[in-house]
Amino acid sequence: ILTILEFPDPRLRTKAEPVRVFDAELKQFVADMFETMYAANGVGLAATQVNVHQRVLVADMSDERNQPLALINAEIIEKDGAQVYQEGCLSFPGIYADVTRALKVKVKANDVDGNEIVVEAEGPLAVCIQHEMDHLAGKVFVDHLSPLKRSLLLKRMEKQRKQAASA
Ligand SMILES: O=C(O)C[C@@H](Cc1ccccc1)[C@H](O)SCc1ccccc1
Ligand SMILES: [Zn+2]
Repeated sequence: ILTILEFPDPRLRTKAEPVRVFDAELKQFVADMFETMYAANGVGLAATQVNVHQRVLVADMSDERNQPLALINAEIIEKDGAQVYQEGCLSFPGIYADVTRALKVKVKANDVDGNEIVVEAEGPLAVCIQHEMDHLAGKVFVDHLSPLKRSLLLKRMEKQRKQAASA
């Protein structure tokens, strides 16, 4: 299980580097990412969140937790439409906010063996992929909010943290 960085950790602002070597070590890292995501009840996780600055993201939106998707060096090659989705983030425990993102995305990526794949996603999976790709670019979901909304949410997160600390 890897440690997930929590905002405002500045390392969350790091831009991830492309993966160039597709070896057993990468496979082990991807397995560790899935283990960490499942343990945290997340539906997605970006390498940036575990302080590894390589373009790796994992996701599993299925209820049975049996549809793992690992995208390496993902790039959005087409996007379409718009949707509002109430997002959470493992790096911002306890806060959720509506974010508008593309409804559909077509993504070119590598699988863990280095083969090129194209994934078309829409709805929640499209939201998740865009959310994780933001992480890999050093962006976090509150960056999409108005300054007022962002400050209200971050104040509430701080309050929850203080309460949890004193509890
Ligand atoms: O922090 C992450 O990137 C994981 C997100 C992925 C996600 C965010 C927004 C929309 C779809 C997926 C979390 O899995 S969101 C759900 C969540 C949040 C906090 C704690 C547990 C689960
Ligand atoms: Zn997140």
